Amino acid sequence: MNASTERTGAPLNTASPARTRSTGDFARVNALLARGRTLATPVLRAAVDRLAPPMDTVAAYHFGWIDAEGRPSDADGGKAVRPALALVSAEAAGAPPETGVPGAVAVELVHNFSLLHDDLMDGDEQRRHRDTVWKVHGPAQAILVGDALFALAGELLLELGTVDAGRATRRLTSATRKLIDGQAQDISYEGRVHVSVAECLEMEGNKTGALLACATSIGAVLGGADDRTADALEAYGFHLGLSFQAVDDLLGVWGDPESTGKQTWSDLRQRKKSLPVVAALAAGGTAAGRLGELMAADVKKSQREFEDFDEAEFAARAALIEEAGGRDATTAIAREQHHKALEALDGIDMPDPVREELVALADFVVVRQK
Ligand SMILES: CC(C)=CCC/C(C)=C/CC/C(C)=C/COP(=O)(O)OP(=O)(O)O
Repeated sequence: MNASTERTGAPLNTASPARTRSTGDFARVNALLARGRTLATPVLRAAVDRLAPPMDTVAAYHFGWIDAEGRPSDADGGKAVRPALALVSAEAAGAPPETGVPGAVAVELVHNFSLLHDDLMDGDEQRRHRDTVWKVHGPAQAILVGDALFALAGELLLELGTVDAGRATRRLTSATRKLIDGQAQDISYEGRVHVSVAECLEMEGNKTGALLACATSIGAVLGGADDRTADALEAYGFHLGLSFQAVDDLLGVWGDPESTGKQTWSDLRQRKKSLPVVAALAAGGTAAGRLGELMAADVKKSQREFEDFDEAEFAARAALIEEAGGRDATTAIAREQHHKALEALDGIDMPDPVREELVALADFVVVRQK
């Protein structure tokens, strides 16, 4: 994919920390994402090959290596942001990027486990421009393959058999538990009328921040970093994760399906209490009041009734969210968390080119359109 600056979801914060400045170097981002895919994919494919049929085929479909009929394909397998972060973090610890590969693959496996289950829980029919796994292969396969990817992640790390692999595995299991906590919080919020911005940020820190924090810290640990450096990179990854999720929330309401590969209004269809929604409701005023009334009625409806809404109903909610300031508030949060991520890098000594790579990846996360 191409990192694009054409239509900026959350423009970059110009007031970067002193030592770690934004550069907007998206050619570098594309090279880092491509390197992550090149180094991680063979290990990912070998891991998937360990699965018993038909799970190996189902997983290969999910990763875009085959189509629904089993023919070879090079469909979109995801941006591979987490592998790229893990490899650069290994470099930040002074090691070659290859050192981070098992961590990069383990985190990508956990990420994809969560997507498989999330699509099923949300009833989402489209991901990465294609039908979701549960839609093509059924719910049982989506659950089993998700579980299997999670198990493979632990297996890959523990097979390294080193002390650092043990440290990395602890970070991965702890992040996975937080990811599950976050998902449980997210789903419980769908049925609530009032969710505060603080609750939403806590949920998003668990659901998304923890795994990006794991990608960076696990790459650093496998690169031989001490705990102080790994923790600083973890802080960078965590804030980057919050920024990433804030942008995801913007795309979940206003994203272009051509870019996102998902349905229009994807978060509104699911009644998600995402940041734009909770920030709009918290703002007060006429638009927030009207939105609150609609959402109070929405939570009483069944998902089927809700799915029967026509597009105008979702458009009306999106307009009220925007009018109440939910879009601007979420953009501000994305920028604030991007700033905090760069601040966390200020405390780490690393070669300038590696610092620039981490900055470029952070910049990309804020302006991405998919
Ligand atoms: C336990 C459980 C079911 C948890 C679900 C947690 C969950 C779905 C969190 C959302 C994280 C997120 C922003 C995914 C998109 O990542 P991306 O844009 O990097 O996706 P890509 O790999 O397609 O590029």
